[in-house]
Amino acid sequence: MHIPIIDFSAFLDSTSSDHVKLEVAKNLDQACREVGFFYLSGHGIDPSLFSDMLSNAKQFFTTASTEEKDRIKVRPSGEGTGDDSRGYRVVERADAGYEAVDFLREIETDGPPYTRGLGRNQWPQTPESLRSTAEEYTTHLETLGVAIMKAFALALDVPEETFASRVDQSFWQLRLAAYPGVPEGLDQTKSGLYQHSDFGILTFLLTDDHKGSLKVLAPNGEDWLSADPVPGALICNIGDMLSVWTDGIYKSTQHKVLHTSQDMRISIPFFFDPNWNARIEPVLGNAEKKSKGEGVNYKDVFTGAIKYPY
Ligand SMILES: O=C(O)CCC(=O)C(=O)O
Ligand SMILES: [Fe+2]
Repeated sequence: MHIPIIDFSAFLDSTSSDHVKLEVAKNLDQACREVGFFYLSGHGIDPSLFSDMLSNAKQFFTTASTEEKDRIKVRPSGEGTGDDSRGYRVVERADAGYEAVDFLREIETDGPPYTRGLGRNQWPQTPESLRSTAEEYTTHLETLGVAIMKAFALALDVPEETFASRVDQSFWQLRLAAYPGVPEGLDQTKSGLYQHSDFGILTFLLTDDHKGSLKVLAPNGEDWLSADPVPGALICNIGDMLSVWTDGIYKSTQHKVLHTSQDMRISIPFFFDPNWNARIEPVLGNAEKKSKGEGVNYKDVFTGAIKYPY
């Protein structure tokens, strides 16, 4: 069992025949059914943007002052521009240890104060180039997410609009994360992230070149595969909402991070998620039979108003 590499370039090429596009879509489809993880190459994003993202993130974590980090820390909803999810935080738990800063799509709404999910991003000033680089990166990944949903629709034989109408205003989340280096002789379980599946549709993960930190649960439910970075490729995985849309046919696979190197690891997940108002419900033809719950709006799942039984 391994994590397949999918070359997406022919799907993005407007001169490709329908047959060739279908072939790419079917390769993606197979990876999502069998593994829930794949490496994406041929995505059309310039590798220099990847290195710029990684170096901006590293600069923030290693050189921004404590005061600056404190100034942009996550604030609870109802507190000014705060909304529980945007900004800087340090996680130090028995099962997780990292620092991160999160940015989400900003939606037109009344406020401040803001309700959960609807606040304003808090951008670091260190380094100065971080914001423009992250915004450029986000624009590319939003477009890529929409294109991959088109391929999924083709492979699953559902109308393109079924997915397109649910992701054209993706309530995305961009996370810059730093897993601390673990000096020799210290507890090797302090830097990492507990076992979980991702929440949304599709995660695009960019990491620095540390190996062995990200582990993916194999389909046999026992073995852990290392999802080591492949130069120039994005690590992609399916989230719970797409698993619901596809009636569980696409797997939102469990994974975890255990970082044991002595150096800090930079990891940048971009969570391509449904529109704020998208309906979360099985959309394939055989929905009734396998449905695990009634349809709800993504915003209710995101804010925790409704616990979706996935
Ligand atoms: O840092 C990684 O390799 C993965 C992080 C992750 O799984 C997540 O943030 O959901
Ligand atoms: Fe994850």
